[in-house]
Amino acid sequence: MKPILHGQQLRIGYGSQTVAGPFDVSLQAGELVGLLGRNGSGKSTLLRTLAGLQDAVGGTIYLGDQPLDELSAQELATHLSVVLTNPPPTGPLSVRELVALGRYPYTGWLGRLSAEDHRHVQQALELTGTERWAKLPVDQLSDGERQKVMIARAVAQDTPLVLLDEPTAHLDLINRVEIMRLLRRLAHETHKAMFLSCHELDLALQTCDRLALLLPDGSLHVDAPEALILNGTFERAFVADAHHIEFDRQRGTFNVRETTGQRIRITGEATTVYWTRKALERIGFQINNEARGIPEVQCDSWLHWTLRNPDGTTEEFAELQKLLSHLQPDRHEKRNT
Ligand SMILES: Nc1ncnc2c1ncn2[C@@H]1O[C@H](COP(=O)(O)OP(=O)(O)OP(=O)(O)O)[C@@H](O)[C@H]1O
Repeated sequence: MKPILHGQQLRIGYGSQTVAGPFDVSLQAGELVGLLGRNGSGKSTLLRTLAGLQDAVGGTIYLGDQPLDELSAQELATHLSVVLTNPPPTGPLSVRELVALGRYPYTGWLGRLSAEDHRHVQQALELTGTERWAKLPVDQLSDGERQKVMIARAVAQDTPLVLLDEPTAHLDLINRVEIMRLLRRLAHETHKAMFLSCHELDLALQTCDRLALLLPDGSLHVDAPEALILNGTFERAFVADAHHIEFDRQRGTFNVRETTGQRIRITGEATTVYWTRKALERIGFQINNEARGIPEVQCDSWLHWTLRNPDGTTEEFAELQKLLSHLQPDRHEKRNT
C-alpha cells in the first residue's frame, strides 16, 4: 500500500544543527502511530517538520507523490491537519465555531461555509462525541473536553493525515485513555493516518498500531509495539544510561530499582506474589527463586504471608507492611530514633 507520508533520509533540527536522523519514516492510512522518546529526543521537532512548520535539515518528505516543500500552505492544509499543545483561541468562540475553523482550506477568502462544510463540521462533532457541547463557549470546557474539540477541528479539516503533539498532556487517566481510544477509532473508521507524540508508554503500548521510537543516538525505529519490546529497542530508547530504572520485558513496565544486594525467594498465589514482589523490590530486595539458603516469602493466600528463614524457623504476617518492616529493621529503627 502506498504510504500517505514518506520521509526519506530525513534529518531534523534547527539551522544546520541536526537533532535526529538520518532516518526513513512512512505512515499508512488507517493506522495510529505513537511517537515516543525521552525529553529532548526530537519528537516535537519531527512533528513540526512533518507538518511543514519548519524545514528539515536534510532529506525529503513526500505526501503521496508530492514533495512537501513544493506544496502551498493552502494545498498542505488539505493533506494534513495539526493538533498542537498551545491553547486554542479563546474568547467568545463556541465549540461548533472552533470546529468550523477546520474548514478554512476549503472556504473562500470570506470564510463562508457551504452546505458541504456544515456537513463536515456536523460529522466531526458526531464522530468525536463533542456534539453535546456544540453551543458552549470553548473556554467553559475542561482540558479533556477541549482536547476532544481540537481533535474534532482536525477531523473537520478532512485530511488523510493528522499530526498531534502530546494530545494527552495534562489529562487524568480516564481522559488519557478516552483520547487514545478516540484517536484509534478515528484512524480505523475514517481511514486516516494518525501520528501522535506522547509520554505515556503504557497507554501507547496498549493502543497504538505501531510505535516510532526516537533513540538518544538520533535513530528512529518504527514497528509493532511488542516487536520493539522483544528486540530490546524499548530499553535502548529509555533506560540505556539510567542506573535506577529497569525495564521488565515480560510485563512491558519500567521498575525503579534501589537494590541493597539482599536476596529473597517468593512463592505462592499469583496476584499476591506480583504485589509482594513489587514491594520487596521497592525496598531493595532482589528476587531469586533459584537460590538456596536465603529467606523465602510464601504468599499463602490473600493477606497472609509466611516468612521462612534460612535456619528453618517461620514467622507469620497478616499485613504486608509488617512483613516489610520486619525485613528492613534498620530503616524501622532509624525512623524510631
Ligand atoms: N527553536 C529551537 N532552536 C534550537 N534548538 C531547539 C529549538 N527547539 C528545540 N530545540 C532543541 O531540539 C532538541 C529536541 O527538542 P524537542 O522539543 O523536539 O524534543 P521533544 O522530544 O519534543 O522533548 P519533550 O519530550 O521534552 O517535549 C532539544 O535538544 C531542544 O533543546
